[in-house]
Amino acid sequence: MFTIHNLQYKDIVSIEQLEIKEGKITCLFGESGSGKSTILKMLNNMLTPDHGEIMYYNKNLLDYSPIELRKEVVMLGQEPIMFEGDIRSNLTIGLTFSGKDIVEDMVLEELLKKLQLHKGLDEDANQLSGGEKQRIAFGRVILMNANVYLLDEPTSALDEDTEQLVMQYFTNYLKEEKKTAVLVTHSKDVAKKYADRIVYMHELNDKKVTS
Ligand SMILES: Nc1ncnc2c1ncn2[C@@H]1O[C@H](COP(=O)(O)OP(=O)(O)OP(=O)(O)O)[C@@H](O)[C@H]1O
Repeated sequence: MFTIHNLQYKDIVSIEQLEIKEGKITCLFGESGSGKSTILKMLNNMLTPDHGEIMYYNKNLLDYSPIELRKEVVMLGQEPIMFEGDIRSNLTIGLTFSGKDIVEDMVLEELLKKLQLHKGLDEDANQLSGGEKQRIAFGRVILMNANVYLLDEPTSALDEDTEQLVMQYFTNYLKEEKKTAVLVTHSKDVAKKYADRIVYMHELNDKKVTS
């Protein structure tokens, strides 16, 4: 699905060859500052490599319209962004921005349950705790029904039990719908449990990873 070839970004990321397979969960694992978020941003066309290329379905990523690309390759950044307003509008704002149909309250309520959030849709999103905001931002991205999910530590603020339940739900969804995900995590447990493949950053930058 994504094929990376001879990629260089500053002195941060250097990848000789890497393929990210469709329908699989690929986990980027490695120390802080090793370039994981930088790779996610390049896969979403938010950053452009200095050298080399990223192909998406055999076409250079740079040849896609960023707006169209980001409808099917969605990104969840490390910091959950909350907009003014209630939980409902914070969940559906991605759909609004991208011109997709808004979903019914019943669907949103079901999603909140799956995310272990026992909150009402009318509640103020800015009053939520850090871990709750993180799950709203995660839910917002899940609702996009995208082809590819780029997730930067989506459960870092959650306690272990909640993290497991949320990841279990999300990875089941990915498998059932045959979606693709690239997941950055600092949790060895999450990587081992949910990834189809773990890419270790030190090996990647040492150019030992080839496929
Ligand atoms: N646009 C940029 N220009 C210069 N340096 C940058 C840029 N973006 C990131 N960096 C640096 O590149 C390195 C890798 O950053 P990145 O955020 O990709 O790491 P990471 O592996 O995701 O880290 P963490 O696990 O802490 O989130 C860091 O040292 C960061 O300061």
